[in-house]
Amino acid sequence: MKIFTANQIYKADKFTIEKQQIPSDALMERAATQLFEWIHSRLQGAEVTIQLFCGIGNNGGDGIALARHLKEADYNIQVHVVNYSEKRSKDFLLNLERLKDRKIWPEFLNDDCVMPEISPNDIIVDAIFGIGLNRAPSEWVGKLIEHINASQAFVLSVDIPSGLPSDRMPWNTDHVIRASYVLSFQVPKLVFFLPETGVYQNQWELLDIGLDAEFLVKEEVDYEFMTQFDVQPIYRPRLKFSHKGTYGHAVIVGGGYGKIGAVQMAANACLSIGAGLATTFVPECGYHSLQTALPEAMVLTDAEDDYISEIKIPFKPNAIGIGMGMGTKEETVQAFGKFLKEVDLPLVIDADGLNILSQNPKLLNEIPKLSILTPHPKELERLIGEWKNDFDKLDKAKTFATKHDIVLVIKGAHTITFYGGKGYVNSTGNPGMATAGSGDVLTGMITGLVAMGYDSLPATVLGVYLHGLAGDIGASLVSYDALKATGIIENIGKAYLELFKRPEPQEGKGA
Ligand SMILES: NC(=O)C1=CN([C@@H]2O[C@H](COP(=O)(O)OP(=O)(O)OC[C@H]3O[C@@H](n4cnc5c(N)ncnc54)[C@H](OP(=O)(O)O)[C@@H]3O)[C@@H](O)[C@H]2O)[C@@H](O)CC1
Ligand SMILES: Nc1ncnc2c1ncn2[C@@H]1O[C@H](COP(=O)(O)OP(=O)(O)O)[C@@H](O)[C@H]1O
Ligand SMILES: [K+]
Repeated sequence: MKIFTANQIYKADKFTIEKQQIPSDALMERAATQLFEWIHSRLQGAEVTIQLFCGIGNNGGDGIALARHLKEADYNIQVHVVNYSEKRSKDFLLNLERLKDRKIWPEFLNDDCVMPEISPNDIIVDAIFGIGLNRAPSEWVGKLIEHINASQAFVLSVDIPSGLPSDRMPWNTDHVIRASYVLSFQVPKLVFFLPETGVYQNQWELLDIGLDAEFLVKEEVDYEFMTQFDVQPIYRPRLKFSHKGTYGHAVIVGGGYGKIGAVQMAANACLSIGAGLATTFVPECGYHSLQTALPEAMVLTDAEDDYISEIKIPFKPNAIGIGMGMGTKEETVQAFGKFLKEVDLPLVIDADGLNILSQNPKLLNEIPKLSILTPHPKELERLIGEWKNDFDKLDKAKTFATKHDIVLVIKGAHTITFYGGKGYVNSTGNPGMATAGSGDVLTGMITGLVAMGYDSLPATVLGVYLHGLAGDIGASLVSYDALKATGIIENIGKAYLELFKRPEPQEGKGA
């Protein structure tokens, strides 16, 4: 699913109005109808007070049009116009007139206004600013936003939390609505997925306002949100007359004294995702535990007992995952550098493999093209340097991936995979996955998919998606808190099954 910038949304708007030959307020009316149906299907006429805070642009217009629908269904509403500018939009004014025609008189809030009383039991509709926000809200509007945030009422934001810009950090973090729920139109906004800007909403959902399909299909974007439907086509079914050689031989290189478990989990995940064969390459000390814990895998050992000193693989594997639990001892650094020079297939590099690269930047030029790097935030910082904020981080990551012609995976709540100047935002996963070894599992899964013949980018996007989905299934069985990395591995099979399940019918018409 494409993620549009604000400018692209305006373009989509214009295109739809021209192609469908509809008046400009028709999209606002669709938006308001969808908002109303979402609310009405949940409240079923409940006697709760709904306070609508509406700006004077089209976001405000959506709120005003919604107020009309709510009133017609006999809801108890209070409408406030947040009068932050003289420049009212045409469709806002049109809907204001329609509201007045129905004898509903909004309260106009100006810079000297008394803050309206809000009960914690009220429902707030936040339609102050939408994607048109392009500068800091003035002080009194900021104070009103603080007042709404302090109310403890349920806050439903229209399109985007007011005060949150769609393409940069907020000017003042206190002057952004903390939304309980966001109903966003047609396409998700990138800010929902970044750690610094995603905190302004608890949950979001899309409402279809019928932006023209031709535009949605054709428009090129910088980011995509990878849903079930985007990931499904990547999957390649196993063939009846295939054999284990068809699904590749993966090698997992890593481990050190006390850190053999990382390799074991990666190799286990690699086999669980479907690789035909898996061999581990570990220091001698890992031999017995690996052979015991994971009988499906083969084991090669280094000459050294406790660390890796020379990586020798006596056959040509289809994929290699390297780095987990490997340490950064000088001999290991040398062995890794030599291996990078010798190897002629893309690698999946994780953990200490990444740390060695950060400490020895010259090695960056030795990374085979189309290799996949999977840093968590700290490893990423060591690789690309400090960033000023999430937007700066994305720019730096994209530049780094392009410069080295690699697939770069920024792990997090919404893992983003960069390749070829484009970012793929993952839609699965949960906080239960913030647990030791879950990154090793991901590396094993991606390595397995590469061994099976998937190209680097599809292997990564599919691997990241299934990893998050297996984590979601695991957490649904044992809770977020109790989920362990091995619990993710155990549910890889169910994740495959879930990938092809038809979604449950949604309540209401939205989403
Ligand atoms: N296709 C879709 O998805 C559809 C979207 N729709 C809805 O339209 C919304 C976007 O509406 P919008 O363009 O009118 O902008 P909105 O956010 O209401 O702001 C209003 C104006 O305020 C101004 N301004 C900016 N910052 C300011 C500040 N700090 N303090 C004071 N003023 C400030 C700025 O004007 P400026 O003064 O810069 O000329 C801006 O234009 C969108 O989020 C969705 O809800 C639907 O109606 C239908 C289809
Ligand atoms: N809050 C979260 N929500 C979703 N996924 C998460 C969250 N925290 C961590 N993860 C996922 O768990 C994995 C953690 O990787 P990493 O930090 O490398 O773990 P380790 O080093 O212990 O193996 C990543 O794939 C990341 O996306
Ligand atoms: K809003």
